[in-house]
Amino acid sequence: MKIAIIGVGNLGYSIALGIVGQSDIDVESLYLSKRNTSTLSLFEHIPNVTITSDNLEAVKNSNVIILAVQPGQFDNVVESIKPVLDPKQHCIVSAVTGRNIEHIENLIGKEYPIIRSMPNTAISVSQSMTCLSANKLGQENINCGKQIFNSLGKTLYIEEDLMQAATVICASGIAFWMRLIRATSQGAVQLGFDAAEAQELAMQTALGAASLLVKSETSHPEQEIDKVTTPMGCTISGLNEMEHQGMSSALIRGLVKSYEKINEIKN
Ligand SMILES: NC(=O)C1=CN([C@@H]2O[C@H](COP(=O)(O)OP(=O)(O)OC[C@H]3O[C@@H](n4cnc5c(N)ncnc54)[C@H](O)[C@@H]3O)[C@@H](O)[C@H]2O)C=CC1
Ligand SMILES: O=C(O)[C@@H]1CCC=N1
Repeated sequence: MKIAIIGVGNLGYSIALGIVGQSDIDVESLYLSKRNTSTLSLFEHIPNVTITSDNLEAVKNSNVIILAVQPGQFDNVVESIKPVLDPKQHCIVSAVTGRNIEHIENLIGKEYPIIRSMPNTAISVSQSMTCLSANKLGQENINCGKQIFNSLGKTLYIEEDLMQAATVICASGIAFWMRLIRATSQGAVQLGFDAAEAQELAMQTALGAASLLVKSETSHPEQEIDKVTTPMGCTISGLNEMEHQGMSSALIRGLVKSYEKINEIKN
């Protein structure tokens, strides 16, 4: 696979880290293209990685083009690479929020496989939850996207009209979970642990909770909660207080607010 990442900011950088750190797919070459390449020094001496500020060079030498620029930069970037795009050579994988497949087809034509992807920054450690949708040719070539993203976490193929919701739950979700972990650390410090210990306890407990659900596929969160809540014990006291304070409600309302905001971004 010859991959180009166009736009190597927060997300593009995370994807690049994930790709160079995995061994499941054979990456013949990886082009990293952004305007100011000084932030990419980490990748300088990695075999098969080329750092460039020339998008056209990156596109010409690759067959999977991952677009990871901001929505406002997207149209100009796509227009600028269009002269070197070739439907026989290129599969387009966009990770850009709010630019749907129809919009991309209107820019470059329908003859390209186009895969819309929504990864998250945990792709840098091969733990992304990536949602995918595609046009007709993209569906026929979906393996090009699945191969990359399955090697860097999990994928779920979705109808495109769920992409905004997937962005909130999975991409923004990293920030939401980070804040829950941070709040747990703050509580642990108040209860006597130093900051480093507090974070370790919070991180590993969050990982343990998620792993319980991932590894026992029939399990529901409430079944696991039932196993922890001793009658009249400390867990149920804490949990009920959190719910009296609106924990689940705050989270759900935050997700809905985030969804309302993302829908303000015009395609
Ligand atoms: N940050 C995140 O966690 C996620 C972001 N996304 C989406 O990914 C896209 C990128 O987001 P971020 O990485 O956060 O933004 P960012 O602003 O950190 O990165 C954008 C990158 O594109 C580069 N760029 C701008 N114009 C360019 C051009 N003409 N040629 C080449 N590179 C150019 C910029 O220098 C920058 O490095 C956005 O559309 C965002 O909605 C999607 C999922 C998660
Ligand atoms: O916050 C945002 O709007 C973007 C989309 C998902 C992650 N970052």
